[in-house]
Amino acid sequence: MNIGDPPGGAPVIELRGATKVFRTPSGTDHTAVRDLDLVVGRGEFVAVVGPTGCGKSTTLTLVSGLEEPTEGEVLVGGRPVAGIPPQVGFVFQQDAVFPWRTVLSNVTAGPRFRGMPKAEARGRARDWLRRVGLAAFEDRYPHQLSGGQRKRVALAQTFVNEPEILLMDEPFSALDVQTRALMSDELLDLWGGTRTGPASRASVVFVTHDLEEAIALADRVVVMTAGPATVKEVFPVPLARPRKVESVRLEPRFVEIYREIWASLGEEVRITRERGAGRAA
Ligand SMILES: Nc1ncnc2c1ncn2[C@@H]1O[C@H](COP(=O)(O)OP(=O)(O)OP(=O)(O)O)[C@@H](O)[C@H]1O
Repeated sequence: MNIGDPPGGAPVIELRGATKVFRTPSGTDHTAVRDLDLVVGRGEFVAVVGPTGCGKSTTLTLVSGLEEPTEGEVLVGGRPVAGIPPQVGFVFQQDAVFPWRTVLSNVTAGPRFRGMPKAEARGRARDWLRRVGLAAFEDRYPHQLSGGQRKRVALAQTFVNEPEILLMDEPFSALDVQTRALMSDELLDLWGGTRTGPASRASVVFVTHDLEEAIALADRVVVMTAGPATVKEVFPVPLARPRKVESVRLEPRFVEIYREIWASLGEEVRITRERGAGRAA
């Protein structure tokens, strides 16, 4: 197995032999993640791909502290995770916006919750709304926005807290293809330090079903096995930054990397499909 050490520096996230067994409602044990080793370095963007239901989301819940490993260790900043670490930000497929609050109030909520004075929190929130192109929408309510705009609110809501670690679980999968590409560029721009400075770059773990999205965004792509998930292989993505997802996809090197990773991932997808067919028979 290739653990795939991050380039330089102490790891920000480290899973050592992490295993997660769930007790199902019928009382049997279900192993979602098995003996998983993964290391993410400071400022690194790691994408995790794997067949459906293999255990990708469970891996994120272990890093987030929402679940504890049954065996093994999960370290954030060199320490075992205990509860939800304050330096972690999340973006999920479902929008985590408060429907009864305006856009500005939604983005102000995090810093206020962390004890920032109101005027300062509003100032920061406005700054992030400007960065995501929603300055003119601060008085709107979430239902008055498009799906892409709501996702921008979610990004502003997350980045305003200046997370050191960003956990993203298929954040753009509910969006149409064009909006999805725009949001990927937006994310790279926000993360990449073109607006915030490289020192504040977060370490990202981005779970996706979409291998193209994974390659376009990440420094490394982690391929998971068919469930229970463990790391099968880790592939570096040696494509220059800054990247624009629509153009990077057309580069010959991108296509080569895609083929190489698909040879590994496709096998796990096939195993998962065959298991499903077996069950249905
Ligand atoms: N709380 C739970 N109790 C019991 N089983 C669970 C629980 N959470 C997840 N599982 C099971 O663990 C396995 C892995 O689930 P997980 O959501 O991590 O997969 P995934 O790779 O993220 O799936 P998808 O790609 O479909 O989003 C699945 O078989 C799921 O049914």
